[in-house]
Amino acid sequence: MVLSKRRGSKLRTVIKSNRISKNYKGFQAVKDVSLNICEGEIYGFIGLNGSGKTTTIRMLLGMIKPTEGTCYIKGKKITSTNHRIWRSVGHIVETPPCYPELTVLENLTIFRRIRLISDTDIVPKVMEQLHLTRYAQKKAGTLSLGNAQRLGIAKALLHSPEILILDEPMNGLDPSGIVEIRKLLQDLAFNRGVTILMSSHLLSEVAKIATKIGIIHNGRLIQEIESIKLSDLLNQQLVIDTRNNQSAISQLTTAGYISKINNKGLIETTDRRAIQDPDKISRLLVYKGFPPTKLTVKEENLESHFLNIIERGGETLQ
Ligand SMILES: Nc1ncnc2c1ncn2[C@@H]1O[C@H](COP(=O)(O)OP(=O)(O)OP(=O)(O)O)[C@@H](O)[C@H]1O
Repeated sequence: MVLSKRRGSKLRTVIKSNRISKNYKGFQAVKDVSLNICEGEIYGFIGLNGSGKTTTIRMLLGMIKPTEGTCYIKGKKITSTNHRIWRSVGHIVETPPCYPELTVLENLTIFRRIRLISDTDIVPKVMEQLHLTRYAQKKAGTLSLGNAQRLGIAKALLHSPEILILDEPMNGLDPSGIVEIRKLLQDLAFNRGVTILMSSHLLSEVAKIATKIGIIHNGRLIQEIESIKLSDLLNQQLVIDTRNNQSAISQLTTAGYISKINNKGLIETTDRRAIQDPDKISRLLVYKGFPPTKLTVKEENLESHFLNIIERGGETLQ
């Protein structure tokens, strides 16, 4: 169980990139990206279109060679000859490839054989896990995008890998499909110790599932956030409304709470004492004759945090 390992002092790094860069004919798609992803971690890799997620993932999977830097899986350097590494890795990159004229069952059977897996029960088991059983006889080329994505994930899971590297695994899934895949990935990471690197545009999904988040912008890894520290990092505000906000704000200022009137005419404060104890603010305003008609703590979400740091040009990590 990874949860118990997590309490231990040091977890093993299983996916690592050491200052990798990729140039395409003078265009630098990825610049100096260092990742250290530990066992059992779900690393959410987020960035705008063209920010370098897929290029980084392709380098980690040995599909393209970094112009500079080195990638490692379980401590082993990724080279064109080191094939053993891939026994422990399952992956999907962009739209997962399949044989479009063959059925879902035939596709998975072929991939099982390619992986030299003798256990024939694994295909029905993985189809069941990914809710693909009823599509077993359907040609893969006729699947909806969401079901093609499930087929890709099923293929990636066939050999029970210790590491999953998934480029946009939620792509094309409907809301219930997203929840299913989230639960599946969480089960794999938390109960079976699988290490997951997943890129996604769905920031709220990443915030729900990832144990660590990396933000890539213009090819650079500009911020890494431990999920448990996410709420400390996201800005919070206490928003207050009274029948006389100008007078109420003077009372707050006199009491030492720095506040302002926002563009909706409401009082806003980022004072941590106020955010942590809104009841105290309420009591103060009632006592001064301006009882609040609204008192809410608003938290910035990952999406607005992401857009804020992108707008500021990003705080470079390295
Ligand atoms: N083979 C290539 N030749 C030239 N430029 C490329 C090549 N592959 C990617 N790029 C460029 O590198 C940059 C990063 O692309 P990449 O696909 O890694 O971004 P991404 O973050 O995965 O984007 P998206 O979310 O849209 O998939 C883009 O500007 C892209 O056009």
